[in-house]
Amino acid sequence: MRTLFTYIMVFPKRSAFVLVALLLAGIAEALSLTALLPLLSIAMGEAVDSKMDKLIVDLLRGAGLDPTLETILLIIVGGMFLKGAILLLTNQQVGHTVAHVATALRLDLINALLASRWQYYLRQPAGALANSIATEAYRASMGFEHSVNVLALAIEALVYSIVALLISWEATLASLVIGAVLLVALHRLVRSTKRAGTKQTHLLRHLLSYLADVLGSVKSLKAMARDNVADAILHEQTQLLEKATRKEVTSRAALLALQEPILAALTASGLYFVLVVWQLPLPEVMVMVFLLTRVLGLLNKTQRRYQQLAAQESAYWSLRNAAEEASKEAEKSTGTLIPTLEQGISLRHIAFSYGRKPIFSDLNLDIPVQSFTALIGSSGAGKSTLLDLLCGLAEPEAGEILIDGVALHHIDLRRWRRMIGYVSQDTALLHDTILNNILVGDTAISTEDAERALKQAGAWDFVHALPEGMQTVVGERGGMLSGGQRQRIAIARALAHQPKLLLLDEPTSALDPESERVICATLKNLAEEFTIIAVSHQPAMINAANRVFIVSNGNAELLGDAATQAIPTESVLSAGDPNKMQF
Ligand SMILES: Nc1ncnc2c1ncn2[C@@H]1O[C@H](COP(=O)(O)OP(=O)(O)OP(=O)(O)O)[C@@H](O)[C@H]1O
Repeated sequence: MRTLFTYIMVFPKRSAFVLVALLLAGIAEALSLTALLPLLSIAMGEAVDSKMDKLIVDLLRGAGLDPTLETILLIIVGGMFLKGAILLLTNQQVGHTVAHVATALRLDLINALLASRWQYYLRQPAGALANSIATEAYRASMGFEHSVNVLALAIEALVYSIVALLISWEATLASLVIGAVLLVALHRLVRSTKRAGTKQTHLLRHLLSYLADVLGSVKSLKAMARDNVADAILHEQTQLLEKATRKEVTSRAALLALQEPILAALTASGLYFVLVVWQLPLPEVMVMVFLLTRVLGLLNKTQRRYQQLAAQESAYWSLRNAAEEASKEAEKSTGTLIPTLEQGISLRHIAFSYGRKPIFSDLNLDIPVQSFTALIGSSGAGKSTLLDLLCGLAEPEAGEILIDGVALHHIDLRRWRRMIGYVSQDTALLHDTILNNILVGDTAISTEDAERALKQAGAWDFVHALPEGMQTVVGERGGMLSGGQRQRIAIARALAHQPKLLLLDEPTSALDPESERVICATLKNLAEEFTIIAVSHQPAMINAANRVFIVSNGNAELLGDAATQAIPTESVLSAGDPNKMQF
């Protein structure tokens, strides 16, 4: 019930429209059926004597119509057409609303996740997210459809009950009491469906998180003939999922199977009472039996829909909880100042740790504009973390990051990030065209910007030589391009929005010496225009840079500045423990 009302609170306008339409549909149908009563009386040549007969005849006369057989037949048919038209509109609205609900839930989660703190985002399994967006959003939107139907059927049942009450309140009340007993008795099956649905939601989330991980490393597992381990675990989870699905199906089938015979028994006993015990006239009994079987039938249908809602509702809550949790972890940007990068960046007494693991204790660093800084250091020293601090993805516990002398926490973070071009350690291109890989949906970037960026990144020659140029599809994760080409497309993507600062996390680590040489030369050229900070273990990159810092023991030490002294490549190469250095 909570889910049903929550849906209505979350989507009030659409729910209200659908409910009003359904109510009209119910009334239209009820009116056309009550017209059966005088119809039968007239058809059997009996006098119009019941209250309902009189009411309908008076209403017709009031509207200037004669209660003839033809008029009544026309009213019945007209009512049915009206109901059909209203139902068409209603179903259309439900269909649109279901699609809207799924989209709204998906967007809520995606937006909340994208706006969350980076450290929180990192903890979210990609498979669970894919599951939420695909499976849970679909199931949750179906839950909305079931909710509206539960309400619609309940309203219809109510309309029929009111009409039946006007004909015989004793028989109607007796039937409603029996109906209520039936609903309560079969509620166990609804509860069991709900449990099975919750289990499915949990298992699907787990299974898809695991599956995404396995698929990500399937090549190495296959190469070592260890994919059967993944197989075994996936097998166990799919078995559990199958069990939960079977339970849900069984409870649904049981509800359907038990409702029908019980309804038949109730109808038979009702008939016996009205015909034999109360001895009501046959035409009234016929209409009443029809109405009461409809009321009980509608109650049964309501319960079946409610059972379907119970099976899906956990998906809605899972999705909503994930979005709410992500919203609570939203990134806080308190700064409002518009950033500039005319002088440089300074880090002062920065302290940072991941939980209890200290990374920086007293980090001090100066980066002038239009310089090419290389950050080196042993694996795990904190080089990538330093880049995260610079773009505000990680927040220092102490100290300050100054951009042209202004503390980063006073600066509008989004505007600052728009000044950054970032190339990550593990560039995965989208399975799309080169152009779309550069634009990535940013409407502020034009095709001309993309072309300029490709030229700046030294990628234009090879892109231009391709038969389809920028419209060439790069394949899954950019697999149809060489490593060096992929990396240059990634650099072009980072340059497309005309940043001032380029942050590169090991951009040449996966490249052959020739591709690396080309990229280093490109970066050296770019450094005349941009400020570049590159994390690298590669000697070629260190040679291309004009300043080199070694990150170790929670600090960064300047090893060489080409502007004032030669960079001692030998000492760079031997700095730190050579076993830990990855040159
Ligand atoms: N999100 C995180 N949560 C907890 N610990 C983390 C997180 N990210 C990194 N670390 C840890 O912080 C340390 C520094 O990581 P970082 O990625 O900055 O190192 P790095 O110098 O770039 O290493 P590499 O050269 O291997 O890429 C590592 O020990 C790493 O395990």
